[in-house]
Amino acid sequence: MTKAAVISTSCPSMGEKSESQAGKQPRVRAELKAATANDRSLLPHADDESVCSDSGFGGSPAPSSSSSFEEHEGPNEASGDDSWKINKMIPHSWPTFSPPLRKRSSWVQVVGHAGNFQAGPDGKLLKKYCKSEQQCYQKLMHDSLQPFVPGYYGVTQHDEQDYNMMDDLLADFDSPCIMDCKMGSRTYLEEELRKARECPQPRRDMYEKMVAVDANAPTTEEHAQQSILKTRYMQWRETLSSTATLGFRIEGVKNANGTCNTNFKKTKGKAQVTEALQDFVDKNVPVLRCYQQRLTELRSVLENSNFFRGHEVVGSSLLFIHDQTGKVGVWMIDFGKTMPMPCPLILDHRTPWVEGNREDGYLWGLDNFIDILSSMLPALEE
Ligand SMILES: O=P(O)(O)O[C@H]1[C@H](O)[C@@H](OP(=O)(O)O)[C@H](OP(=O)(O)O)[C@@H](OP(=O)(O)O)[C@H]1O
Ligand SMILES: Nc1ncnc2c1ncn2[C@@H]1O[C@H](COP(=O)(O)OP(=O)(O)O)[C@@H](O)[C@H]1O
Repeated sequence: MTKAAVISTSCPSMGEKSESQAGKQPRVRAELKAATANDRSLLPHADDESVCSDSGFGGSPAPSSSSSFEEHEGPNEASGDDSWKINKMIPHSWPTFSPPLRKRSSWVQVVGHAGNFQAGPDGKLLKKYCKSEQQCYQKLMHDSLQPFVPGYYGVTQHDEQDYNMMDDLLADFDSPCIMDCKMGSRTYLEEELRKARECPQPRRDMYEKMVAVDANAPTTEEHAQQSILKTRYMQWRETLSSTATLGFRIEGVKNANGTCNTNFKKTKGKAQVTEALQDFVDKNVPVLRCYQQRLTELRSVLENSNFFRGHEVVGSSLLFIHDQTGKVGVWMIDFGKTMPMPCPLILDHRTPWVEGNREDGYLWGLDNFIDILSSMLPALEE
């Protein structure tokens, strides 16, 4: 599977192109796991290797990359050993051999659910099975969006748990900087709203997450109940951040030195978002230009994608990755809440959402994202 979305800062306008769920665990909000493709035990290491926290740069211990980001080696593709080949349709048992080692890679989970991922063979990543995500990836492998999503290799099984197997997008990068941005103006499905009305299930953990950010956010009644609906929490998160005003939000960043920041819940205004993006690219103009070009390219592909027009894309992220060698890439990830529209309904992804139209604001958000990156360039180029 080609990872066509990896480019170098000396491309495309400047030259060469290089190749390169919630069942429901707590959110990682920052977890470091070094992918050990040859480690057949595949034990998650969320607890012992956590580097990121909601307290951000200032508040949390931030181990250096050398101490925290161990590099591990993977199985040998060149050996011709094909025991890792996965049937794309049928769940497989986990192989028990230890193939020779091939490449050095490391993996970092910036945000998302703890325990959702495992290292796979040969630069692959395993994400806990989610049927709707599988269906999306299967369709995406035959869509014009294919270069903008991780390669998908079907379902595999380990310890009676099914996983979707995909490319580890970090595999070809060297100590990468990573940013996860959640796209769209709505972060919950219409279906979730309907269910919440029909059978409300207030959650204490949602209340606690809300209070941790703003003790005054819950209503008097919510304080009394010490629990809130997930949709209420999600809507509050949207208005607290830039989701409601810009159609995307920064979820988390991992910097080259190994520090992580997931303290973006209140990053809302254009100025705040711009500042965070400037920090992420470290004011590196070629990197910024590559991201801007890549998003412009993605927009044009999205506007013509059969998959995209026929799906409500909610809670999906763009993963931005660059490193010191000049490699830059952007991919769409997380299709757990991407749902097909009933035929022949389609979405334009820009029309504002009103309940029933299922619009997600994805392209509106991408327009704003591109505008912000474009507006950053002249000042940095001076
Ligand atoms: O980011 P914070 O504020 O912690 O809130 C999270 C995110 O919105 C998750 O969405 P995503 O995975 O898209 O980032 C969502 O998972 P879902 O994807 O299941 O909606 C979590 O719901 P629960 O997992 O139900 O807690 C919710 O608690
Ligand atoms: N294919 C991938 N390659 C590399 N990193 C990934 C990949 N998919 C996910 N990640 C990492 O895991 C994080 C969470 O991914 P996501 O799919 O959103 O999980 P969840 O469904 O648990 O929210 C991302 O922010 C990113 O750091």
